[in-house]
Amino acid sequence: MHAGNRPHSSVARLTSSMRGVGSCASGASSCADADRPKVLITGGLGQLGVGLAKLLRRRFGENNVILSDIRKPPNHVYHHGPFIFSDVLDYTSLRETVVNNNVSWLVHYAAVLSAVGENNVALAKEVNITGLHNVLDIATEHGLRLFVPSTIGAFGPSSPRDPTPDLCVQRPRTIYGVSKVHAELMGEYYHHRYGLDFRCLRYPGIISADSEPGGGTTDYAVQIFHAAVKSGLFECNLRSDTQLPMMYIDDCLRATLEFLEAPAETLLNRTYNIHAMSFTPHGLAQEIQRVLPDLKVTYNVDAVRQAIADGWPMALEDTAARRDWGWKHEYDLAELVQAVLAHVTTGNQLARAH
Ligand SMILES: NC(=O)c1ccc[n+]([C@@H]2O[C@H](COP(=O)([O-])OP(=O)(O)OC[C@H]3O[C@@H](n4cnc5c(N)ncnc54)[C@H](O)[C@@H]3O)[C@@H](O)[C@H]2O)c1
Ligand SMILES: C[C@@H](O)[C@H](N)C(=O)O
Repeated sequence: MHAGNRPHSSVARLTSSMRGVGSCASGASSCADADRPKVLITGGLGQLGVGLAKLLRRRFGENNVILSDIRKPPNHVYHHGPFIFSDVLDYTSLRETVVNNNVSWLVHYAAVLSAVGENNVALAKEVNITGLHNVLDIATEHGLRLFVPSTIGAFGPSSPRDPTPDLCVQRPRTIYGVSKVHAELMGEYYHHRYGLDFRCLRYPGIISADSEPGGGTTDYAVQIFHAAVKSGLFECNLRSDTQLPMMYIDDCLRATLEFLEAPAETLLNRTYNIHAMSFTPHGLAQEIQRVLPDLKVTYNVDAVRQAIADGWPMALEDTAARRDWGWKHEYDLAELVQAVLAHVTTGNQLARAH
C-alpha cells in the first residue's frame, strides 16, 4: 500500500548516520540533554518492551522514551512514562507519531512470534512484513536509528546448529523466521542503499520474571518458573532433550542499549548473533530443583513447537558481537535460575499479601 514509492529525501539520506545518534559517553549512567535521543518503542507491551523502556528511561530520561502498542497498557505502565497507541500497520499515523514527537531512535518490537505465527500466517505476514516495511520507510525518511530484533528463529534445519555462525545458510521453515530473515536483509539493504542506521541483534529465547512471553517456542522456559513456585508441577511442551540458546532478560536489554549506543564505525556488521547459555528442559528443571527439589516436570510435546525447535540453533556463535562492540553476557544458567526464582517468589508473596 505504502511501500515502494515513497520518496527518500536526500537530506534524510545524508544525515541518517549523523542525526539522532545520542552519542552519550559509554559507561555513564545518564547523558546530557543535547545528546539524548528520543526513542519510540513499537509493540512495547510484550515480554520485552516495558523492561527496555525502564532501562532506556534511566539512561535518557523518562520523557525521552515513548512506549507504544495497540493494546491498552496496565496502570503501572500507563502511570510511569509516556505511552501512546500506535499500530505499525498504519503508516500515516506511525509517521505522524515520529514527526510530532521528534523521534530519533526507533526500536521495533511489534511482531507475531513463532508459535502464534504458525497458527495465523496471515497475521504474521501482515505485522512482521508489512509493519517492517512501514518502519523501514519512515526511519529512512526521517533519518532515524532503527533497531529491529531478529531471532534464533531466523535459522532453519539446514543451518549449522551447534554453534550457528553469524553468516550461514538461512532457510527457516516458519513464517516468523522467514519474516525475520526478510527484516535482516531489508534493513541491511536500506543501510547500503539509503544510509539507514539499521541495527539488528539475533536474540536467543528470552527469560523474564515479571513479563509474560507472547506465544513463542521458548515460552516453556519462563512458564516453568511460575509453575515451580506456585504448584510445584509443570507440564513441558518440548521434549526434555531439546537444547536451545537462551538469555536472561537483563542481559538482552543491556545488550540492546549497548548496541544502540555503539559508534557506527565500530559496527562491521549490521546484524549480530548474541549468545549467553544453552540448555534443555531437563537441564533447566534440574537447576531449579537444586532450589525447589519438589518440582515435578512431565512432558506433553506440542508437535508444532517441537518441529520449530528441532530446526533452530542449539547455540549461537557470537564472537563478532564480542569483538566489535564489546558484548559480554553476565548470566549463565545458575545465575539465571537464582535471579528469576527470587523475582517470581517475591512477586507471589506480594500478590498473596494483597
Ligand atoms: N521474547 C523473545 O524470546 C524474543 C526472542 C527473539 C526475538 N524477539 C523479538 O523481540 C521483539 C519483542 O518480542 P516480545 O517477546 O516482546 O514479543 P511479544 O509477542 O511479547 O510482544 C509483541 C507486541 O507487539 C504488539 N503488536 C502486535 N501487532 C501490532 C501492531 N500491528 N502494531 C503495534 N504493535 C503490535 C503486541 O500487542 C505485543 O504487545 C519481537 O520482534 C520478537 O520477534 C523476542
Ligand atoms: C526465540 C524467539 O524468537 C521467541 N521467543 C520464539 O520462541 O518465538
